Amino acid sequence: MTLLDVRGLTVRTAGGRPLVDDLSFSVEAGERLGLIGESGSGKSLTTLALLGLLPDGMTAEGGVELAGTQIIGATEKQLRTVRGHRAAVVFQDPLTALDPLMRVGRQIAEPLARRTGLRGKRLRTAVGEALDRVRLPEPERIARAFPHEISGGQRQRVALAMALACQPDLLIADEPTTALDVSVQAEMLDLLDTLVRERGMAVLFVSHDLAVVARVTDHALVLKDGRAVEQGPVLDVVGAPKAEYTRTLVAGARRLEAALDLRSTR
Ligand SMILES: Nc1ncnc2c1ncn2[C@@H]1O[C@H](COP(=O)(O)OP(=O)(O)OP(=O)(O)O)[C@@H](O)[C@H]1O
Repeated sequence: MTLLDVRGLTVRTAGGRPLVDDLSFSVEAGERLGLIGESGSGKSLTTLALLGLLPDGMTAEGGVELAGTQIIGATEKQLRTVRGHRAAVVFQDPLTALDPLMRVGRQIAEPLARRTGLRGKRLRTAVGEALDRVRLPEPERIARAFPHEISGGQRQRVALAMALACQPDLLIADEPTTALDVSVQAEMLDLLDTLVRERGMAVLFVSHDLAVVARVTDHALVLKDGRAVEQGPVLDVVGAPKAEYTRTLVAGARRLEAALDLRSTR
C-alpha cells in the first residue's frame, strides 16, 4: 500500500523562485526511504511541505498524498489529524519539538493520552514505558526533568518517544543524529532502526550523510538544488551510482571513511 505519494512537488519562495523543483517519489507502508543531499539542497523544505508546515510566504504546488489525505490545499483541521497520527517527525534539534517550560513526562503524556485515552496512574506507567523503550535510564527521573536538565542525546530520545507515542504510519526523521556526538549518534541510529523495524513503520530519513542513510534505509533519493538526480535501492545508489553528482558524494564519503580508518589505526 502506498502511504505517501509525492507527484511534481514544487516549493517556491514568495518571489516565485523554485527551491524544490518537480519532485516525485513514493513511500510504501513499512518502507524506509532516505532523502540525501548536501546542505541547501531542499531536504528540510520537502519534509515541511509533506506536513503542510512550510514557512509563511512559501507555496507548494503538485500533489502530496499522505495516507489518503491531499496535503497541499488541506485545511488546518485536516492537517492536524494527519500530523502525529499518520506522520510524526523528529527534527535535528529536539528543542524545536520540546516545550522548555514543561516537564518531559507531561510532554510524552499528551500524545499518549490523546491516542490511548489513558489517565492517572495508568498514563504515568505508559509514559515510563515509553521512556524505557527509547532506552532512557532512570525513566522516573527523566519524566520529572525539564528539557534543559537532560543531555542532548537524551532530549533526542525523548523527541523520538513523543513521535512514537502517536504510533504514526510514517516517521519522518530530519537529520536526527547530526547534532549528537559520534558515539551517541551510532546508538541513536541503532535504536531508531530497531524501533521502526519492530513496529513495521515507514520512515523518511533525511540526511546529508550517505553512510548513515545506507545503514537505516532500503531506498534512497538524491537531491541536488531542489531536484531529484537519482533514486533507487540504497545499495545500488551507494554501490553503483549512475548520476555524476551521486558519484561525487560517494567518492567524498569514501575519502572520509578512509581518512577515519587511517586515524583509527594510528
Ligand atoms: N524561509 C526561507 N526563506 C527563503 N529561502 C529559504 C528558506 N528556508 C530555506 N530556504 C532556502 O531553500 C533552499 C533549501 O533549503 P533546505 O533547508 O530545504 O535545505 P536542506 O537540504 O535541508 O539543508 P540543510 O541540510 O542545511 O538543512 C536553500 O537554498 C535555503 O537557503
